Amino acid sequence: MFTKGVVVLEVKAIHTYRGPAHILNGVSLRVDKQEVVCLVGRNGAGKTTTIESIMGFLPLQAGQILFANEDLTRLAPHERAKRGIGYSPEDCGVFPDLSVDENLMISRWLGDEVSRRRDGAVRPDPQTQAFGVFPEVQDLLQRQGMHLSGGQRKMVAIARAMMLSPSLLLLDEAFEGLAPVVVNRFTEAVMKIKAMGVSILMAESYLAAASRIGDRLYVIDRGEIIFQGSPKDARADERVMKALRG
Ligand SMILES: Nc1ncnc2c1ncn2[C@@H]1O[C@H](COP(=O)(O)OP(=O)(O)OP(=O)(O)O)[C@@H](O)[C@H]1O
Repeated sequence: MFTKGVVVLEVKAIHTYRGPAHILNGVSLRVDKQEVVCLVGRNGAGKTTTIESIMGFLPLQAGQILFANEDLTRLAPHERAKRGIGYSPEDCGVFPDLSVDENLMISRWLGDEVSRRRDGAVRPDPQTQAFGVFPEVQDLLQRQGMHLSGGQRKMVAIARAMMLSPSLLLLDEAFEGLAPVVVNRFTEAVMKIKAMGVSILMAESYLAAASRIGDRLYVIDRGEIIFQGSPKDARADERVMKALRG
């Protein structure tokens, strides 16, 4: 595992294309141990493309992804997961025909590999971690993915990522479409995950939500990072406010 203050993830000047479209233009960012970092940008700014590049779903044209000082750039997504990167996608990726329990099991198996790689380190009990974050998921175990509400799907997606015993969690728009009261519940969950020693990179469209939760922010606009720093400095930066307003 990592010691506080240590760099967990380093994204170095990545360029990513979707078909012929050059989407990311030299994006660099860093996440430290037990830090919540938010990647803020309007719809279409490049947040999902950044997260999918880190997870290995999109090949890089240039640049590098380092995780715990290991170069992941050429590894397949499942190999990245085995190193301890949990991922909750924007559409949740919950298999509709499988029960919640079966959805969680997939990650538990991968988690065994994560712990084998952490030589000597005791693996936190994945179930305790996942249900510690969202106890509600325990009551949904027999339900099929297709019968979950939007908020429940998001909970299951995050609980599933926690089953991996990750050291880094990538959350793509975890709060999107949630009622305000449920947003508070998710904010609390993110704080619990952080307290478990997990680092978090969150894609978020709204500066207000990112400011409440992020230790540090990066603002992305048209595939370029235009700001990095504290939530307070972001709100005081005219270029940031203009980019986020459009
Ligand atoms: N499959 C695709 N093929 C081509 N272009 C795409 C594809 N998916 C996204 N794009 C384009 O890539 C750019 C970045 O999209 P991306 O999804 O990364 O943005 P985002 O910041 O996550 O926004 P959103 O919140 O809408 O998902 C946008 O211009 C979008 O239109």
